[in-house]
Amino acid sequence: MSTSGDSGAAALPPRGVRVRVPASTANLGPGFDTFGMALGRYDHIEVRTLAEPGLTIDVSDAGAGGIEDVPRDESHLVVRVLRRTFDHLGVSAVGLALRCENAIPHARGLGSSAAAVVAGVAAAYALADQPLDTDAVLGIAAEFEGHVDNAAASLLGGAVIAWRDEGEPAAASPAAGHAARGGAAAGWHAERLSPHSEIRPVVAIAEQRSSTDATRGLLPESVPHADAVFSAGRAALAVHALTAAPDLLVAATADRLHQHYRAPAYPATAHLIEALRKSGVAAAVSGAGPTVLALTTDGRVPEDVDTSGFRVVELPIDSAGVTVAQL
Ligand SMILES: Nc1ncnc2c1ncn2[C@@H]1O[C@H](COP(=O)(O)OP(=O)(O)OP(=O)(O)O)[C@@H](O)[C@H]1O
Ligand SMILES: N[C@@H](CCO)C(=O)O
Repeated sequence: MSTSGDSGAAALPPRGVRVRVPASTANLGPGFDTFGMALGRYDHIEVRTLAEPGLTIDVSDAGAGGIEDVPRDESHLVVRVLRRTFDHLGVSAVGLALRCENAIPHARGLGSSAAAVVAGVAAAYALADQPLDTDAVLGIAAEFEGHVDNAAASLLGGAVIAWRDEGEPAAASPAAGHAARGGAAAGWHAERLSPHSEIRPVVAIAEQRSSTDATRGLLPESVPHADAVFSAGRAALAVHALTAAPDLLVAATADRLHQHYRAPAYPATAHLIEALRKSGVAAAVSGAGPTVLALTTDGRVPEDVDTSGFRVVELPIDSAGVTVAQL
């Protein structure tokens, strides 16, 4: 590696990587900004570092359905993430070529932006020949997303619990036989759960788009204490239901922290969730919506529930998370 530009950062030699990154669903009902689950629909990106200056971006629609608004310049999300991660690693690229094959629908609640961020960070680490560091990836994802529930799922696969540490000192005397984890460094962390093998997620993908920023704007500053208590109980129950007791999923996916505040932005989503839950299906808003997530054990939604306006698809739980191959 040689150094380049005024920054003194080591310029990466020409090489390329191909990254596969899964979609994700977040919140899973009561775990607002906390629970995520990786889903088996994938974006692929190829990134090449070039010896000559310049930036080329090629974006193709591999099933995302509507990627016209994605920029083809330095403001492209993956390019911004690559640059940020190169800075973090103390390296730089003289020229860059990016190819994106987008299959995850944008602005529907299936974590497309988090997948783009995770793919960009993973590509940058591989190009710099560095092993991926989970907490560092989550830290960069938080800079772009503000929360890391989707990103942790796309990174790790399976179901995840993401949490933020505000720098409390680590426990002086960890419980006997257990090393203390968390509590030392401020920042985001995530723990992976192995979902029960009978859980078969089905998503009802809305035709309508909805921006995460816009619907976060509908949330109140504070919630009633009774709703916080309700959420703590259901989120705890959800860990058990997701890993060991899928028969508890309907109770475990009930939410009082965000869904009803956001419902005016997408009434059809709210109606579909109500109809599914009345039929005994564990349904919740997928991420910030408007897609509906149903956690089933048969991969179907009842035929008498009206799903018009939505494309209903079974998506398996992805267990690999992001993967990277050298080109
Ligand atoms: N693969 C991508 N490449 C480039 N830009 C993207 C990509 N995915 C998302 N974006 C940008 O992020 C915006 C959507 O972000 P938003 O967070 O609102 O939705 P989402 O990530 O699809 O859903 P959610 O976060 O609710 O699960 C898009 O309009 C686009 O500008
Ligand atoms: N937890 C986030 C997920 C958005 O992708 C939200 O509900 O706003």
